[in-house]
Amino acid sequence: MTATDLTGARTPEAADVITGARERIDALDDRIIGLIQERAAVSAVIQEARIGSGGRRVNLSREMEVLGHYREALGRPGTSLAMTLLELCRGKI
Ligand SMILES: O=C(O)C(=O)C[C@]1(C(=O)O)C=C[C@@H](O)C=C1
Repeated sequence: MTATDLTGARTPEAADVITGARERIDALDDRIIGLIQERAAVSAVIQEARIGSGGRRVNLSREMEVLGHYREALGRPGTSLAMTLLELCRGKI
């Protein structure tokens, strides 16, 4: 398999650009995954404190704020992303 085959490019020059940019994307994805894991750990601290005090795991008014934050920054797909993040951080409701 050549770099051109692997990238879908039609020239070696374009294949080089794509290969380099894919390395950056893989590095960014690793950082994003690390941040999601960090977010989940912080979220767990909050949930444990609330449950330990007799409250509920979920706080819907706060979730509305989180959804709004992502929607304002990223538009409608931001809402879907935030919903997925919330599920990763507190499980399904
Ligand atoms: O901010 C809170 O109160 C949390 O529990 C954190 C968090 C979140 O991961 O953003 C998780 C569950 C709640 O339903 C709301 C938000």
